[in-house]
Amino acid sequence: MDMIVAESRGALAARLAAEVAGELRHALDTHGRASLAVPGGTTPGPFLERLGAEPLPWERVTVTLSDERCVPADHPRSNYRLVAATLLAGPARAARLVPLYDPALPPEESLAVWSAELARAVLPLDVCVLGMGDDLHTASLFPGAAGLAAALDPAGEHPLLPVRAPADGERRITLTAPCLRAAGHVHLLIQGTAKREALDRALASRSVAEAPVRVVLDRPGRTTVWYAD
Ligand SMILES: O=C1O[C@H](COP(=O)(O)O)[C@@H](O)[C@H](O)[C@H]1O
Repeated sequence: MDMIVAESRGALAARLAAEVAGELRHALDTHGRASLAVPGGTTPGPFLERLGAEPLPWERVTVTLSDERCVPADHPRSNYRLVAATLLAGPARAARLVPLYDPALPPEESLAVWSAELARAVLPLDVCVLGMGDDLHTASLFPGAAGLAAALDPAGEHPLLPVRAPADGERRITLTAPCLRAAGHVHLLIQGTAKREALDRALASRSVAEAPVRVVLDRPGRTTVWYAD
C-alpha cells in the first residue's frame, strides 16, 4: 500500500483525477478499451468532476459503481445519480455507465442481469476507485452486514452480491471482494482526520470482517491511499 497526502482537498481531487486518467489512457492504448469503477457517498464529487473533464476517448470507457443503494436512479441516495451528475457531466458523458441495480426488476433478476453484464463488458476492472467509511467499510462491505461473509469470500464467483447495511438495514448491492482485489489499479480516496484514524485502525486490525477495507489494502497488486485533511 502506498499513501499520497495532498495539501488540500482540491489538490487531492485534481491529482487523483490525473492519475486515473493516465491509467485509463494506458489501458486504452494497450487493449483499445478501459473499465473503471467509482464510489458514491459524500467524498468523491470533486474528483469525479475533475476526471470527467479529462480529454479521453470516453466512448471507449465503461464505468460502473463500487456499490449501490437499492433506490431508484433519481433518488438523492443513488450512487448512479451522483456519478451521472458529476463524472458524466462533461466530456465523459460519452462513456457507458453500467448500473448495479434496476428497481423495475425483481431483486434476484436485477442482480443476475447486471452481474452478467459486468462479466461480459466490464471485468476485470482496469481501475477501481473506492471510498471508506469511518466504520471501515469500503464499497458496501460493512462490518456486521447481513451478506458480508459471502461478499468477502475469496473463492466467491459472483461479481455482485446483495448486503444489508447494519446501521439502518438499507438494502445495497456491492462489488465483491474478489472483484475489487482483481482490479489493475486500486485507489482509496479518503478525507478528514476521522478517516485517517479509521485507516490506522484498519491497518492494525487482524480481522477482515471487522475491517472490510483490508480486502484492498492487503491485495497482491498495488493499492494507493489518497488523503487530505
Ligand atoms: O455508503 C457509502 O459509503 C462509502 C463512503 O462514503 P462517504 O460518504 O464517507 O464518502 C462510499 O465509498 C460508498 O460508495 C457509499 O455507497
